[in-house]
Amino acid sequence: MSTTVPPEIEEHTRTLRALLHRWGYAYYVLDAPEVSDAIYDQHYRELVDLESRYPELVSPDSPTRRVGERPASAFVSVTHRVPMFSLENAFSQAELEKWGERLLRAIGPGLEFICELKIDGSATALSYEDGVLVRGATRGDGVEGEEITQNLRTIRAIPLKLLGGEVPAVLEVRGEAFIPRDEFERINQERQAAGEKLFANPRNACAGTLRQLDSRVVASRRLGFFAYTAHYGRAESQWEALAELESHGFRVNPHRSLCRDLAEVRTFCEHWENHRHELPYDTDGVVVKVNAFDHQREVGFTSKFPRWAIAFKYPAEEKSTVVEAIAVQV
Ligand SMILES: CC(C)(CNC(=O)c1ccc(Oc2ccccc2)cc1)c1ccc2c(N)nc(N)nc2n1
Repeated sequence: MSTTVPPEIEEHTRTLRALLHRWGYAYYVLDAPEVSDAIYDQHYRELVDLESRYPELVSPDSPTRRVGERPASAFVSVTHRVPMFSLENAFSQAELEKWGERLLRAIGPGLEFICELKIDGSATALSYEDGVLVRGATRGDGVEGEEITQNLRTIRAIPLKLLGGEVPAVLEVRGEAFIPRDEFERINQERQAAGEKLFANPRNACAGTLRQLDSRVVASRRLGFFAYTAHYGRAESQWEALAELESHGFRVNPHRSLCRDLAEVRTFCEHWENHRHELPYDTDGVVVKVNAFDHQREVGFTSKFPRWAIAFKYPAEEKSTVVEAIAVQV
């Protein structure tokens, strides 16, 4: 029996949804809560109650639809609308300079670089149609990935609906899902108490969590997400594309820099090689890209990598294990 929804209830539900979207964005994307958790929860419960009384009010982008009802049986393979390329690696400043000089010869004096942190998590693809999240997937082999939409919907920093006036009909977003170090420690304590195998590091914990078939397990863990690529947006440079992603409600890593030359790139890399442990999440390097999209198109791709981007990897750290420490004491 279809209950017609009284107009004032429909209006109130729309208001509640808009408020919860805004409060969720302020809390999970801007790290700047606008209301107390108690106020948020009270309005959330009111929306859940209204949606249960009037099921025709529920929409896929409702904040109450972040956790899937039932576990998936297995993951489906999906083909990315835009392939996800890997990055060439530079293991020293000398290698980075060689890459940069080659680009300088190819493009000339107008060349600008952008430096972004390389977050140590799981590369992720998000597809939006008319501003609504319709699919999320792992990177897989770059051409095909596993469809993990239900799991990604539980990550509060991933918008279920794009903010901003003008949304493109299709927006393909790439970014890194990750687990902050303190949340990694908490999960491992939980697993230790349950007699389960521990995760070796936050990256493994993130990949393992995203492969969970039951999205309630994913929802119980505090995963983050930083967007770093937008396809079919209006931007003409990577710097603008990151600002466009922020305008649509994505969290974009704030530690990024526009660099006029390789000296500024080197300064950025050296700074974060020394200060990365002050961040609450693991990073394993810096991604340096040619900023202007027409310059990127000018140099193009090899079969595996874009020629206009490179990952400067930090030297592996001397992780002193307990055995080494005991050996030293003896
Ligand atoms: C540069 C790119 C490889 C993304 N870009 C792409 O995947 C990509 C893919 C098709 C493109 O254009 C095509 C479109 C259609 C067909 C072929 C190419 C352009 C960029 C990349 C990879 C990993 C990154 C990472 N871990 N952290 C940050 N901060 N940035 C990163 N950036």
